Amino acid sequence: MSLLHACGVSLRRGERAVVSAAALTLERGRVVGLIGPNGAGKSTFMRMLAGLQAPDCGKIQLLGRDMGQIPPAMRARQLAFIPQDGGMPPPMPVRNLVALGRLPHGQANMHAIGYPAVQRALEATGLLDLSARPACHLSGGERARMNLARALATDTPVVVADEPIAALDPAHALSMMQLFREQAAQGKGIVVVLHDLVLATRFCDELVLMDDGSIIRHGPATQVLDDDIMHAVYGVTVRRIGDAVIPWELCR
Ligand SMILES: Nc1ncnc2c1ncn2[C@@H]1O[C@H](COP(=O)(O)OP(=O)(O)OP(=O)(O)O)[C@@H](O)[C@H]1O
Repeated sequence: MSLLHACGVSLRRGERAVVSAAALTLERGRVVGLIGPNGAGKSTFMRMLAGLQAPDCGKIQLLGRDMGQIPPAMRARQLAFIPQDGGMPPPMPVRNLVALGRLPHGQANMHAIGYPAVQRALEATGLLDLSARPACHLSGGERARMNLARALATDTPVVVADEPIAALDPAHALSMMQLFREQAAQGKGIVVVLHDLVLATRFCDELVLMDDGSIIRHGPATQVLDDDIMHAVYGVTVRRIGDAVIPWELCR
């Protein structure tokens, strides 16, 4: 049974088909990268995969069960969603905010602070030194790590992360991608939206390329990111270092 399975998923906004017949399958142990240009429909598709937005049509199953039939509290124990922009957090200490990740498991915040998964999440994201600081005082990159820590603290089999490394410096971006790989090695599944195609190629088992609401390719990075598609979809020419494509020049 797949962790997450979507097929024929579509959503209209007004006259516009924002997502059209999108499909994605996530198996245990896999990191799937969702890529595509701005406005392609990635965040919209991710919100549907996370159960936060019902599609107009199509099927989404989480652990073999129709998403719409899963009570929100149960869904929160099975899938953690990291939004693209978590907004400004409240002025509570970072450790309390990360401990909110235990709420779906019924653990009260003061008790959850000492819970091993919370400590592990703070440590894995390099937030131990910042754990007493008000969350609203964190920088953008620190907030991104805190949002990941809260998701890790929930300890769900599925993590759906929308551009989690967009605000991170190179070292923290690498360690977050490494963390996703480690989570996958423990049998979890990760879907992650990325614009960094080098890291996507290096850390994802599979890439799903979206353009104008449709998934136009999926598979290993070497098959998805050829020169023609980079030209057609992103409007760039590329250089290659090994398997990785480096966006290099705008097409004229
Ligand atoms: N409520 C809405 N009404 C009209 N259009 C919308 C609405 N919500 C989203 N869209 C449009 O749908 C398209 C897809 O948006 P989405 O946020 O899913 O793109 P994305 O691939 O995540 O982009 P980015 O890489 O910039 O984050 C965009 O063109 C957006 O303007």
